[in-house]
Amino acid sequence: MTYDKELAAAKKAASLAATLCQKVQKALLQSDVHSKSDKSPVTVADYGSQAVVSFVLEKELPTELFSLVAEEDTGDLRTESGQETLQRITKLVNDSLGNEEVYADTPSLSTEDVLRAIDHGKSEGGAVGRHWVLDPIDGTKGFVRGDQYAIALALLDEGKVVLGVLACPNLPLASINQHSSESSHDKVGCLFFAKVGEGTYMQSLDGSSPVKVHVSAIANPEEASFFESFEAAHSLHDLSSSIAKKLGVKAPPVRIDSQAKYGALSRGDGAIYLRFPHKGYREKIWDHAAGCIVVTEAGGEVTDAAGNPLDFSKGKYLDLDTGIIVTNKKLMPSLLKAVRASIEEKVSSL
Ligand SMILES: Nc1ncnc2c1ncn2[C@@H]1O[C@H](COP(=O)(O)O)[C@@H](OP(=O)(O)O)[C@H]1O
Ligand SMILES: [Mg+2]
Repeated sequence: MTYDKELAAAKKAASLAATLCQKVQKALLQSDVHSKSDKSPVTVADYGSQAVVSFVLEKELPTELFSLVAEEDTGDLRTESGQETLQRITKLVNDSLGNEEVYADTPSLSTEDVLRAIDHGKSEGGAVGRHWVLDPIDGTKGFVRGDQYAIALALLDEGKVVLGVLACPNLPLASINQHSSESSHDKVGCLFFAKVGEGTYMQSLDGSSPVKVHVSAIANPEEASFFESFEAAHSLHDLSSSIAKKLGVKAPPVRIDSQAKYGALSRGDGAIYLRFPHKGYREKIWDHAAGCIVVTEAGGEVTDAAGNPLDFSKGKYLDLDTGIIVTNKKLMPSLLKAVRASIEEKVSSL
């Protein structure tokens, strides 16, 4: 199975959704009346992105049985108070699709068409058949701050991730570790994509030629830097700091939102990603499926804190032991040891 046409459709869908999201984020940041508590811009972009991805996948792959596991549902948009938002989403989606040459002749979508496209995302996933997995805006907190976020799309086939695409509209094309000139950091917008057995590639969102990427080859943790969530509520920063200390990592943590962390790691910007949610939190498959294949196809490893690979075949949730750790094959054994020791220390100090 080559998944060629699926990958082409996924890249197109994620790129178009990224354009829609950038438009909303720019307007949001320029708006004088923008208040942090106003959730409506992010809501509009979230739904709009999901509608665009759903529409493009269905249009590009008409012969396939279409199953999509996605974050948003239309409950609120079907209420009376949701009508204004629905109108805004519909206009945004039509503007985005109309700008794309191949869809220019497609009749405008009605609000009903948009609701239908979003509702396609109701699938539960699982171990049988094919399921698309979508996070229409991963890193919503980063999106609102004007920082990193990603559109993350993956395909599961018989419970395994077989392709993944990560659109990271604000990620610099140059490594975020290099102290390169200001101008190269000005260029942002990365599209990472991976197919099982075929490696990971990165291109610019505005369409440069893809280049193959590899995770960092660092074997000495003293030279490594590590990623973690920007939001302390999403991952225990004190636990990562204890693990990094045990490993001998010298650099401070690089904190960025969303699966842009997986993308950056896949091209060697940093060597380790640590994620330890607070007790009771259940990870969703759309927060990791695309990132996971982008890193593993670039030569990295993604496991839970006990060293088990992530299992995407159980429906919407990942049943995990404690957290998620990501690094290259050389560093994984010592990382796992440091993780175990730090978790044991934490437990015995309670
Ligand atoms: N308490 C929590 N612990 C861990 N992850 C959480 C969380 N609350 C939300 N998240 C998830 O963390 C994701 C963002 O990850 P990161 O911290 O790497 O930016 C969110 O994705 P969304 O922004 O799509 O909701 C959300 O799914
Ligand atoms: Mg998410």
